[in-house]
Amino acid sequence: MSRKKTLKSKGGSSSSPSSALPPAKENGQAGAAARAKRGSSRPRPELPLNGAVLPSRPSLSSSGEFYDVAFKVMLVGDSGVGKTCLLVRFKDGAFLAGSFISTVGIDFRNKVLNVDAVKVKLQIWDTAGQERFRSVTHAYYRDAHALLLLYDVTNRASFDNIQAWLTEIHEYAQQDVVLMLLGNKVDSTQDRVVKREDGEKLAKEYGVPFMETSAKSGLNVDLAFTAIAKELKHRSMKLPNEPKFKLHDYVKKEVRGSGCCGS
Ligand SMILES: Nc1nc2c(ncn2[C@@H]2O[C@H](COP(=O)(O)OP(=O)(O)OP(=O)(O)O)[C@@H](O)[C@H]2O)c(=O)[nH]1
Repeated sequence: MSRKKTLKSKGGSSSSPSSALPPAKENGQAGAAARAKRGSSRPRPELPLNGAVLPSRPSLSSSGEFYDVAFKVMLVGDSGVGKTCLLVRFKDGAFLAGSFISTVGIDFRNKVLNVDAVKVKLQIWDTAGQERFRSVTHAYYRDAHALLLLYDVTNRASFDNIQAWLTEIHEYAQQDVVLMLLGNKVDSTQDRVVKREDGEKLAKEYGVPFMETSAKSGLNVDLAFTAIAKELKHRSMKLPNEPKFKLHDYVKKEVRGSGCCGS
């Protein structure tokens, strides 16, 4: 672990939450930098503290895509569990192989998903897992609509630390934040030290949906984000007579369908 990363920019950032809203470009730092250049210290609010943006007509995202509703999702967990790789797999369909470059501070990427004919924009924040950046990431929790909490199935300590992460989430995040536990790197079957049953048990204990993922193979990556997007969309846009969306049931059913790894 030698170089530092902030997704593609490799620039590094510990910008404040307000400076990160909204993206002027696809990349968080680029947006903040662009605003700084323009001399604007007050970005246009796009994601309010509580609840989603529900524009009366579709809005245009920074990447040129229309969307109806926007949410903020945060990736959290120990350093090296694969948060950046998960995001890159979801956003670009690629795997960041090679030497591990630790995230500095926080960065984000946007992706617009089609959920039941509604265009849902997820603004996904990739946080640094390293302890020294914890105070930076704390500031972002309260704006998050959903959290994906990752551990690495080949790293016992990252699993043992989940409880501490949950305590932190309880302290800093909104009470009704959507939470999901992910056991990543299941492609590394030889190196696995955390059994699926252990992940299932812990998730059950805390009442959170769970699945195992692989940023390398792509297993369950789209599913994790889609499930979150569905839950958030249903919470904010419940139509009359529409049956209640049950995230746990959806995850269970879909994971069973994928033939792998969840509860
Ligand atoms: N085999 C395997 N390796 C993975 C997977 N996901 C990530 N990795 C590797 O694990 C290392 C760490 O991945 P990152 O995505 O940078 O980890 P991170 O959680 O963002 O780490 P921080 O930025 O320090 O918080 C890299 O070398 C990745 O190539 C996976 O699903 N399978």
